[in-house]
Formats: sequence, structure tokens, C-alpha cells
Amino acid sequence: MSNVNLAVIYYSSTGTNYQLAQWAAEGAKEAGAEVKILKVPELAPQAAIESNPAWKAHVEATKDVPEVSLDDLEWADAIIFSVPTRFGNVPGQVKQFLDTTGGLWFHGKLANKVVSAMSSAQNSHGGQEQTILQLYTTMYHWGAIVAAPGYTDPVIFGAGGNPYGTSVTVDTNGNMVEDVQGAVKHQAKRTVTVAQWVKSGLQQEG
Ligand SMILES: Cc1cc2nc3c(=O)[nH]c(=O)nc-3n(C[C@H](O)[C@H](O)[C@H](O)COP(=O)(O)O)c2cc1C
Repeated sequence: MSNVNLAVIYYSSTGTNYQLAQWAAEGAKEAGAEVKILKVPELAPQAAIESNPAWKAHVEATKDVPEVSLDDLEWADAIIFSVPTRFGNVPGQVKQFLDTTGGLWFHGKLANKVVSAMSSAQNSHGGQEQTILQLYTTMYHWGAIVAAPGYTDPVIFGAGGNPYGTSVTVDTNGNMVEDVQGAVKHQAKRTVTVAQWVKSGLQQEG
């Protein structure tokens, strides 16, 4: 066991980021972490969800996935976010959740979390990198330690070569274009490894 608690926190309307989250959870478990997959609460009106069959089906399919809470953030030594782009930024649902973390931040409870992020978009240059960087901006304010994948494994090149975090293109049928499973698992393992280093260093400091 790695003694790392890892939360995979995702938002997804049509399933892509849920799949990325599941692969990340697999990779983190293989690295020995204790893992929770947690969804960001939906804020969209029911009428909007009903108007899109893929969205409606995904909400139904994931109704039993627990919603992320502030307690989960306290529990986690490491966090992997997976969020689709919304015009180059994180979805409003994710921003709303991040904006509830002020109290934890104030009490120093978010410092030294090891984090990394993943994303998706409909176009191959539709804002994946920017979305991850927007998320990381908040992480810097938390005092979190961003464990971006960089080019630390050859699998990253095959997945599109995004050094900020694994990202994928989603075609009009909702299918992923690139094969990113290996890159996601590598990113998850790296996040757990860095979290182990940080956690053991902090424990030595007392
Ligand atoms: C409001 C909105 C804005 C979006 N903006 C972009 C965009 O700027 N570029 C792009 O390529 N895709 C854009 N998309 C497509 C989503 O990123 C895509 O549906 C998502 O990555 C699929 O992930 P999911 O299956 O986890 O929901 C947008 C979708 C919505 C609903």
C-alpha cells in the first residue's frame, strides 16, 4: 500500500470524463492508493438534461456515484480532476464547487495537496490545455502541488502529447478519438508517487 488517499473528482455530461476518472482510479489503485471516485454536483435544470438523450442517460447511469463533499477534500492527500471544456474554461458546476472551498483554504487545509487534471473537448484544439490550466490556477491559490505529467513516459506522446494533463477529443457520436487510457493510468500513478514523496516529507517534518 502507498498510504495515499486519492480523490478522483470529475464532472461529465455525456460520460467521457467519467470514463477518464475510472481509468485514473484504476491506475491509482494499481499504485497502491486508497481511491474514491466523486462527481461534482449537477446544477443544470432538469429540462436541459432531458433535452439531450446522452446527457440524460449519463445522469441516470451515474446516479449512485457519490457527490464530492468538503470532507472528501480534507481526506485526500492527492486529487485528480477530470473536467470537460466549456469555452476553454471549467464547467460552471466545477467552478461553483471550487468556490465552496474558501473555508478549507482559510484554515490551511488545502495546502500541499498533490493535484493533477485531465480534460476533453469536441475539437482537437478546442480548449483542453487551457481548461486544465484554468483549473491549475485555482490549485496554485490553494497552495496545492501540481504534478503535471510532462513527458515523463512515452505513452504520453501516443495520447496526443499534452504535458499539462491527459486530454482527449470527443467525436460527434461521443466517442474518444485518441487512445488515452495508458496516459491516464500513467498520470494517476505519477500523482500517487508524488503524493507519497510529499506525505512522507511532511510526516518527517512532524
Ligand atoms: C457550453 C459548452 C461549451 C463547450 N465549449 C467547447 C469548446 O469551446 N470547444 C470544444 O471543442 N468543445 C466544447 N464543448 C464540448 C464539450 O467539451 C464536450 O461535449 C465534452 O468534452 C464531453 O465530455 P463529457 O462527455 O465528459 O461531458 C462545449 C460544450 C458545452 C456544453
